[in-house]
Amino acid sequence: MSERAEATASTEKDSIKFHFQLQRDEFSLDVDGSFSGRGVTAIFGHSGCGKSTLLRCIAGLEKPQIAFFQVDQSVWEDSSQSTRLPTHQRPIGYVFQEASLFPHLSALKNLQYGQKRCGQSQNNDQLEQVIDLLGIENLLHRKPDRLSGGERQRVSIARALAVCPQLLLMDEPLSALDMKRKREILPFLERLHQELAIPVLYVTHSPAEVRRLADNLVVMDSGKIIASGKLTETEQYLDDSHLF
Ligand SMILES: Nc1ncnc2c1ncn2[C@@H]1O[C@H](COP(=O)(O)OP(=O)(O)OP(=O)(O)O)[C@@H](O)[C@H]1O
Repeated sequence: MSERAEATASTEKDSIKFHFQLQRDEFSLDVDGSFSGRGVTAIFGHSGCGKSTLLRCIAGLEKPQIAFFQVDQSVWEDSSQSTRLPTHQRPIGYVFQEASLFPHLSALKNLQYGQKRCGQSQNNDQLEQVIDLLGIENLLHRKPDRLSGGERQRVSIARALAVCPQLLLMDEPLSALDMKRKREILPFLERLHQELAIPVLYVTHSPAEVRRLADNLVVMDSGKIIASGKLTETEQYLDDSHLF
């Protein structure tokens, strides 16, 4: 068994459990299942199938009619018990398509803003590790408007990690970048994958990104999950993606 597969198998008991039902005018989300507690799980499906809505439910940014979300033994939301951790108390890092940095703060100050939510004593060591991992040492004193799109996104990922998240949510983090910038940033995402133990939910349209980064795959269609499992067992959905 490969190192990655072993890691996935050994933490299956820690998997992340979810159940959401959300009704909008012309769309309903109805998902029930679990994610691996380790590695990268790609959430894949055509435009409008509900990938971002699922991440927003997990982050507590939506109010589904039915909601259950549990990480390890910790229940973040259970509508049957009226339990609901507000977004700002959920230990998540969230990376969006477009870098969402404070324009008036330097990259370092943006990271320190995230770090304040971390609240652990080894804070600075962890921040240094994140800075090193994303290769942004020489960008720290620049403000966002003096960074390239790829550099800004690397700082955004670092800020998401600076909060010491238990779960990293990435919503098409490369889709606003051109091919050159994508190529520049992918190796850093691979490093994150290899060196961090934080589970990542990674929304994408790109079969190439899934193949390069993911251990597990969740395939969505019309607000439902139509396949889920290890990438090695579900990869055929990437090739058939033009069919649904
Ligand atoms: N705030 C909103 N109010 C009403 N409908 C919405 C809202 N946000 C999204 N929707 C609708 O909900 C559905 C799911 O949207 P969602 O953004 O989750 O899809 P997606 O799979 O992430 O799409 P994409 O890949 O294009 O980003 C779509 O039909 C969309 O039009």
